[in-house]
Amino acid sequence: MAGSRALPLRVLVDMDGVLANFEAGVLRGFLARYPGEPHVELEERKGFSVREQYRCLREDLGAKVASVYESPGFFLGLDPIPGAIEAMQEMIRMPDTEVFICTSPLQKYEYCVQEKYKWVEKHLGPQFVEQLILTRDKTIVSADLLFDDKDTVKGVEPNPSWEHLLFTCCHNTHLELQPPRRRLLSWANDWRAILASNRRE
Ligand SMILES: Cc1cn([C@H]2C[C@H](O)[C@@H](COP(=O)(O)O)O2)c(=O)[nH]c1=O
Ligand SMILES: [Mg+2]
Repeated sequence: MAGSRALPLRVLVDMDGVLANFEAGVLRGFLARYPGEPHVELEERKGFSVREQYRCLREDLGAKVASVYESPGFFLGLDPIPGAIEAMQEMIRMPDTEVFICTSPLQKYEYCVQEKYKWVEKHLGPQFVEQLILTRDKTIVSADLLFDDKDTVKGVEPNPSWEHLLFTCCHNTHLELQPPRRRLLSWANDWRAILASNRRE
């Protein structure tokens, strides 16, 4: 339509499992701290909670795996997910696009909160720190899209404004999504087409 203008598309990108490789960091830390203890290979991960899966393996392993991701240095030391940094740098430069990182801190937040800020500064630069949202409830954040590896993102708002794109991670690969739910398999896949499909005039 003549004179119409695209509204900015607001995109939320989750951090653990989407930008930062939480699962690989947990396994690496667990093997280093508890060599010889049973562990869960990434191919065997099922369900969002790594703590719960380790607890099912053996009761005491739940607390042991939690001690890994609750340790100082854990979140800052996470490797980026392949392609994530490049995708974020491209996305933030796209016209009519607002990009925010939306991440939930641990309940035991002592190191996690500060290290999430530091991770963003280290890998994406200080300007991206301005885009960081920390919340335990993503449903109250208003946006068009949310890329998140958690299969069910729930909170106080029953009808969040965003479409949840499930970002594929080892713990959710076995899930079959019911239409119209969509996945992004990796940052090598066509995230640009997903953004384009959600733009409104
Ligand atoms: C037990 C458990 C916890 N987490 C944590 C790690 C993060 O603090 C949040 C998820 O953060 P996101 O940026 O919203 O992805 O929960 C986890 O990811 N997996 C676990 O098993
Ligand atoms: Mg996540």
